[in-house]
Amino acid sequence: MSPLIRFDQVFVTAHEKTILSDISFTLFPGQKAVFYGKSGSGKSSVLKTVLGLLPLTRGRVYFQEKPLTPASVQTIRSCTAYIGQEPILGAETVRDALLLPFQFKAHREHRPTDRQLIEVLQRLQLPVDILSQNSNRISGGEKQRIALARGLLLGKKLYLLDEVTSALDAESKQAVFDVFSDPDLTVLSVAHDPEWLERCDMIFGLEAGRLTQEKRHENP
Ligand SMILES: Nc1ncnc2c1ncn2[C@@H]1O[C@H](COP(=O)(O)OP(=O)(O)OP(=O)(O)O)[C@@H](O)[C@H]1O
Repeated sequence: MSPLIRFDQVFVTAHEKTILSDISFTLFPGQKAVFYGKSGSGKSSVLKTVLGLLPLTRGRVYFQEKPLTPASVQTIRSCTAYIGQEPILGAETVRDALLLPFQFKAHREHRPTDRQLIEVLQRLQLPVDILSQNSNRISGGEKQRIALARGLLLGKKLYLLDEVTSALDAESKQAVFDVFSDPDLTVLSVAHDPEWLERCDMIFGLEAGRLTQEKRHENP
């Protein structure tokens, strides 16, 4: 099996500040990886680099063993769900937010039914009446789970997750763990939550943009 994502001695500098220094790691399909470290250590920047949002000053990022370039970044974006700390859902109601990507030609034929919307909400421990709520007025943890629900409805296989369990109660957190126990889903995440770290196969410590620790769990 070939790697899904590979960082090879990646350096990122923005506004004359070195954000990532000499980062190398490999993520295979189905693996779950987590970056942890102090605030400002560069964790979110790793996720942004995968999406081509930060330019490399040295090194290479590979997606499916092809170098990530401004031209090829669209490929990785199309199969990735990025769930930031406070996702912008981009529609007035939660229902419209969930259905938003299905307006576009690429997904029109896979528009979910009401039954499928309800199923995905239940899977994530979200109440069904959230569908009619204003998507700006739900909590941060709910927004993240709605963004996750949208990724699942779209059949995304790669998830870039920024602190998705930190705001959750035990039941909602378990629901998120259950979703990502799927061996078909690959995860690159940022987290402090010890329970999340425990469930990942690879744990990377970051300090001032450098990898300081790399730990692997044999069988998550
Ligand atoms: N586009 C940018 N231009 C300049 N500096 C940036 C840029 N993006 C990030 N930084 C800086 O890079 C460092 C790492 O930021 P990053 O958001 O990756 O940290 P983090 O570990 O995710 O922090 P937190 O846990 O607080 O979210 C910070 O000092 C930040 O100010």
